[in-house]
Amino acid sequence: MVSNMRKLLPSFASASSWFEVYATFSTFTMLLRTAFNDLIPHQIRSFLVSKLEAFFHSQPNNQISLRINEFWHDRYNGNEVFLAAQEYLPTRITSTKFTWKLDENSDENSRDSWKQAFVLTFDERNRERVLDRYIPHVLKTYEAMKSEKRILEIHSRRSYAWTYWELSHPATFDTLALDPELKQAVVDDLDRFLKRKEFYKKVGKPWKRGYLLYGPPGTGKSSLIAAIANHLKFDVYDLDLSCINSDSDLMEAMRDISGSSILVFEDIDCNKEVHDRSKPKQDSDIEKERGEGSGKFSLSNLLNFIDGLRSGGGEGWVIIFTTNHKEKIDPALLRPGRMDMHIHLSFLRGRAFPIMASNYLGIEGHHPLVEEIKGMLEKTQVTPAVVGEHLIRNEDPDLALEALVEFLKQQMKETQ
Ligand SMILES: Nc1ncnc2c1ncn2[C@@H]1O[C@H](COP(=O)(O)OP(=O)(O)OP(=O)(O)O)[C@@H](O)[C@H]1O
Repeated sequence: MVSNMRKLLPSFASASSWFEVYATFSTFTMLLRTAFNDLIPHQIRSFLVSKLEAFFHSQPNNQISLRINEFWHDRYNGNEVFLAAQEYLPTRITSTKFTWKLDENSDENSRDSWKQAFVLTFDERNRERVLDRYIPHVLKTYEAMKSEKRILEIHSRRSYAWTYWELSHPATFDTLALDPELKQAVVDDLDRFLKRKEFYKKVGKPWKRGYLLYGPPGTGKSSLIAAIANHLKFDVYDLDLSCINSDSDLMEAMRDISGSSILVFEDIDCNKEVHDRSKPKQDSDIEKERGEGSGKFSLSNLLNFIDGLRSGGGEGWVIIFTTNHKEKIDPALLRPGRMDMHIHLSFLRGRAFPIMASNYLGIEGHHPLVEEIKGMLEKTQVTPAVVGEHLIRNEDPDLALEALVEFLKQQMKETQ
């Protein structure tokens, strides 16, 4: 990496900032993350600082400026330092040592109108201090604020880049209509995972846990993922494997994911690379699995990735596969260590209905219609999503429940 930097630096003699130069290297996210974790070896940090001196703006009175763009090379690659500064600044009274300014592009017609940056100005004598301590401190404060304020993010990769926004899904384990014992088992497993961070370290295992969520559509797989994220306070990375065209695509997607995250592979059965290999297959499929001459990622590479996830800096990983067809998936993907807990989400059963009655209609405690519906749900196959749709149609709790009773009667007739 350092030798690459040596080669590239001279060609950026007029680049406006350290961060802009930094962004031109494909490894910048790794570097940034490492910087954030205070793990950059001191020699490399000093090297970067000394080599990049030329890229600061010179100002009168020995002041220099550091420009922190909102995005890296395109609008799909957000800069975490910018986000950190944005959250951090309102909490600080203007310092006499450092001046922050938001530099917005006011020309709406310009091609670059989406570009904005924070410009940090400080005495040039503080240059090393800013890079070595101040920026990492801003990032750390931001991380602490995120977990305190529970600003969770959901990142989604539908093409060649991750996009992200705030995870505002309200689902929690209190609002999920699940069988109470299953719910308790999941919560206990998550809490054990959270508590055992040191244990994983001691036995030399990466701090990670895998969950397979399977069941028909509308049974709460996405809601459960949101509840897990809200419980653990982990960000979510949702990777659509149909957009992954090669092993290197897969590696690139993975490289940009930070720890303390939930990595979601939705509808995993939609990818034939992960189908059960016990079925006879063609030579070309075998080649695919080896990742040779294939346009798609290989199962072996996905397995290697999952097995090789390391928890740097004590950060944990939760990997979630969702599927409507568990039977289609290669058992190699599902074994403990990869998918530690298989969670079956199914049709709404009576015991879970009071949670929906409470969420949607505010009904707590005994209600004769709730009791009647509980009994009916034991004899029908209706998803929580369908029940939710019925409950939301009527503001009056009694009318809503009566309408649901009618609907369930109809369902029971049809299935007899
Ligand atoms: N177990 C549940 N408890 C509470 N609400 C639920 C549950 N399952 C589904 N819902 C409601 O139904 C809607 C759809 O659920 P969700 O998207 O979580 O299902 P899913 O299994 O992920 O569906 P799909 O496979 O189609 O993506 C949600 O808005 C949620 O409010």
